[in-house]
Amino acid sequence: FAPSPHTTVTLRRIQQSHSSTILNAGGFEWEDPTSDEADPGVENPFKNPSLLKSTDGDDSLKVDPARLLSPRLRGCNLYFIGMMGSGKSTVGDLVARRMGTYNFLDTDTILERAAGMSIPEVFEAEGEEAFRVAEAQVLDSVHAHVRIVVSTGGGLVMRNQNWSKLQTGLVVYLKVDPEVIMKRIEGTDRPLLQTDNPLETLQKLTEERKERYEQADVTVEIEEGMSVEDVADKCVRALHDFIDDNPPAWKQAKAKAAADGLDWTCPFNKDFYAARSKEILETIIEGKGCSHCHNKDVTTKRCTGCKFEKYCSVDCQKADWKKHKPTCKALRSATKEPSLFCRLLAGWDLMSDEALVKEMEHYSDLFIEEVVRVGRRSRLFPQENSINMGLTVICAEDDNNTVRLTATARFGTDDEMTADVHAVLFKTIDQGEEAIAKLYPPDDRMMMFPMFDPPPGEIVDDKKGLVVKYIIEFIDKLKARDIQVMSMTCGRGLPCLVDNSELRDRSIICMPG
Ligand SMILES: Nc1ncnc2c1ncn2[C@@H]1O[C@H](COP(=O)(O)OP(=O)(O)O)[C@@H](O)[C@H]1O
Ligand SMILES: O=C(O)C1=C[C@@H](OP(=O)(O)O)[C@@H](O)[C@H](O)C1
Repeated sequence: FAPSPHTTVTLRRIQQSHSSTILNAGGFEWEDPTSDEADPGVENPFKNPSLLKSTDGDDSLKVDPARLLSPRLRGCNLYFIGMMGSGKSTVGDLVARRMGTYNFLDTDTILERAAGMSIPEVFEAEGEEAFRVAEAQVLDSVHAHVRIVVSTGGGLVMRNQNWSKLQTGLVVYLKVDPEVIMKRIEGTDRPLLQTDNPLETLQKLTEERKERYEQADVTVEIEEGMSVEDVADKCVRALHDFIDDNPPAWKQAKAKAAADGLDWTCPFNKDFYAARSKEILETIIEGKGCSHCHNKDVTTKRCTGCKFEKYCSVDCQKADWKKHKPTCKALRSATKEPSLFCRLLAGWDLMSDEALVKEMEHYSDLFIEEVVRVGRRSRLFPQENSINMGLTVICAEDDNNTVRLTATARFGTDDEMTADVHAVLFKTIDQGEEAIAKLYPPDDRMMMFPMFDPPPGEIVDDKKGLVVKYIIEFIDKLKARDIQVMSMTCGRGLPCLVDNSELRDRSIICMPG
């Protein structure tokens, strides 16, 4: 889309802004999303109408508030949901064009092009189930992109695997009475309405889907007589308000720190973590008991290789060697004296679910409900068919040590499972970030590390591509959400992933776990 002539100085200022870069310990540059320069600094134009005025002194030039949505959304996708005929395609397209830097996509249109048939023809030839499968595939291919406005088919939200994918963007529900919709689409060929009483069918479907639709981030109620432009205006305004009400956690923390006269650059330190969860930290670091038989009432000796893993006997050490070998190697290559960072990673298995849950309570109730649940469920997956994926929040750091909080979940190779885990992790990021921000104002170095921990042993060749695909998809989504991704840790699967050029292209370095 060509930029509209309404682009004024406000926007030029945004385009010119340079993000500050910091050379981190890994030795490459990364953008600091919390720096003043990187912040587009665009406010809600409905609360500050002067933003809508041209700064060229020409009163006839007005800035479209939709244009100011783009910098505020920073790549985050918009998904329009609602009943057929609610206006998702018409309004979504208009909103995207007005935003200027977003593209519009319609899942039905993509499906029709891919199938070489119209939607009614697909229903006719293949049936609804086949249509739903294809629809989910379309969403799969679409949702990894950024800067898009997507109009979804009316029934798409009903599948959990689809719904969770929408959570990586903002979901806008166009709420229109069935009677109003009926007037719009009466006589069209929408397959689900080919019944004796289409209005009744529409009402019934609306009732069935209502609960899901109403979970949208933004609900836009549409009265009869509102034009497409009116609806688009209402959506834009509701989105600006939503962004106001849900600022990034770091922004809140920064403002709070400034208001309290706090030094915002104060570093995280391990006392913070230790004070909160001494017991757990001790379990991880001291790792009471034998790493193999887990017997606690024994004296142990550390593995001389990594100086981390502990065994009560040579027999236990030998029995554990096959499992421990890759970790041992990674620990040794990481540093002569394994840092807390490495120990925490390697010590992950020492944590019981109960301890994990207790720890996570500080961060996210959701974690307990969902990550642990998903984690448990995922244990049913055969080992070679799954990979652990986690997010790590650096919550304490000094020169030698890094203390981190990791939320992890295993995901299988089926799409439903992956979508579930992605959605849960994203929710966890939000809640974790929020909770941490409340406890401690983030400084420049607070960051999220996606962590991928392939199962012990080599990942079989034909799964490597898949693993890399998941990782890349996830990283792209994190970046679209403004989350700093500067490196990832790969546990035992490091050797098979570290050379992947696609990861290197994304400036991702792998750290041994
Ligand atoms: N606010 C509106 N007022 C009147 N007609 C509308 C409005 N929004 C959409 N329409 C019309 O309703 C029909 C269905 O809209 P569409 O965008 O295709 O809905 P969906 O994508 O949700 O199925 C189209 O003919 C469209 O022009
Ligand atoms: O509500 C539904 O189940 C459907 C809505 C349609 O999309 P629109 O909502 O874009 O019309 C289309 O995907 C298909 O006919 C099924």
